Amino acid sequence: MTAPVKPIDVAVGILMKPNGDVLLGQRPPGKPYAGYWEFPGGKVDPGETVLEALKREFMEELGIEVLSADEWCGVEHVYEHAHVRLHFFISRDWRGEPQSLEGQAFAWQGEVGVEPLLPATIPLLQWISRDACSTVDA
Ligand SMILES: Nc1nc2c([nH]c(=O)n2[C@H]2C[C@H](O)[C@@H](COP(=O)(O)OP(=O)(O)OP(=O)(O)O)O2)c(=O)[nH]1
Repeated sequence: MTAPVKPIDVAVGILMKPNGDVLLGQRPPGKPYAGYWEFPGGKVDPGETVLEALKREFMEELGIEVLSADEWCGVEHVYEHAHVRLHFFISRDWRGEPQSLEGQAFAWQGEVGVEPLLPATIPLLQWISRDACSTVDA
């Protein structure tokens, strides 16, 4: 019998400009799903809160200081490489301009037109446009 696998916590940030544009990044070579687009973020390290991980990842990947962020939707997804629990945050409050510190491409998008997107991130696009963590009508 195989033991149930504990999901890996991942902090993910949606930087949102006043006009609604959001920042996406492209996964660099060498990572699972290289070339797929995602919202910036990464795994939570031991001893770190999810918000601390978010701030660390934004600084490491993009040189952006996230000043505040609100925890928003959560999604669990089982990939062939990992079982992840994604904690999405929305931030409208940051300092700095994004820089490609890990060689990745990034893009501000109004209507998200980049593809492919990571499978677990696809529903988020509708959730952002509806401002609700579900596509099911109430
Ligand atoms: N950052 C991010 N990760 C996502 C999104 N959607 C999604 O399924 N994921 C998954 C892909 C990965 O399995 C996991 C993130 O892990 P990662 O490997 O990118 O994290 P990391 O930057 O800490 O990587 P590393 O230190 O292990 O190289 O979450 C998303 O929108 N943004």
